Amino acid sequence: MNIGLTGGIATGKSTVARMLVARGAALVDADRIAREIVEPGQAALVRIAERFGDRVIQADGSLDRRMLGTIVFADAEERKALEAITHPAIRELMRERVAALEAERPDRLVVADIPLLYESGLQHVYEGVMVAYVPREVQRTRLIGRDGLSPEEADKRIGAQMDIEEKRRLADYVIDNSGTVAETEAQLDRFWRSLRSGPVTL
Ligand SMILES: CC(C)(COP(=O)(O)OP(=O)(O)OC[C@H]1O[C@@H](n2cnc3c(N)ncnc32)[C@H](O)[C@@H]1O)[C@@H](O)C(=O)NCCC(=O)NCCS
Ligand SMILES: Nc1ncnc2c1ncn2[C@@H]1O[C@H](COP(=O)(O)OP(=O)(O)OP(=O)(O)O)[C@@H](O)[C@H]1O
Repeated sequence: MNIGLTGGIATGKSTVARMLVARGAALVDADRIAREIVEPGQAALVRIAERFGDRVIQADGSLDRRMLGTIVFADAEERKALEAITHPAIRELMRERVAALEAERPDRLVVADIPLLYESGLQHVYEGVMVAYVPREVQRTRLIGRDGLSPEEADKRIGAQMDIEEKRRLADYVIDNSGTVAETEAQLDRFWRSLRSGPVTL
């Protein structure tokens, strides 16, 4: 049994994922896999250095994420080039890990946290899609508060993704994370109960 979990940048995917794990789900996190595949020694890092130059590599050989982020969130062409290098490897590792966790414990829910699930057309790979939703203004405020970005940088990152309202419309299950953490927990309780009381009703 699996679901894809998505949303926009800083709408609360990790927060919701943590709550699902606390209730017994297993998690596969695309952002974490995206970091693994660009560690020093990995093929993707070599290709990134070839495409974007030494300015994105730090003195210790690791990726300068802030610099690469500034480049790719300012220019859709550059972003596409980075995605062409990283996405095939991310997708393959996600697929393998979700399948392994499902095989290990078929009764357990496996959650695939994928920020770009809809943008990448992956909605049909999973049995259902949950969207962590907050309105755009809350998203912007939380993103600036968490990452210390300027309002302009925050808008560029938000603008690089499908509109959160559109994701909410497409979702099988919406978690509104604009209230308190306790209010989000209560929604997760309802979801978890519906899951346990019968077939997945996403
Ligand atoms: C550009 C990079 C180096 C910036 O690193 P940084 O540490 O600042 O951000 P981090 O990786 O933690 O991502 C934060 C959020 O940015 C958003 N984001 C990341 N990549 C993209 C993208 N290509 N398009 C739109 N939004 C993106 C996601 O919402 C993600 O949760 C990094 O995000 C990256 O390598 N992106 C390409 C891989 C990718 O597409 N990852 C997204 C999930 S598969
Ligand atoms: N209900 C809430 N009330 C107040 N703050 C919240 C709430 N949920 C999450 N936050 C805060 O908002 C920020 C974004 O949340 P979170 O990191 O879970 O989002 P995300 O969607 O996983 O982000 P990303 O796309 O960057 O991975 C964090 O600083 C988090 O602590």
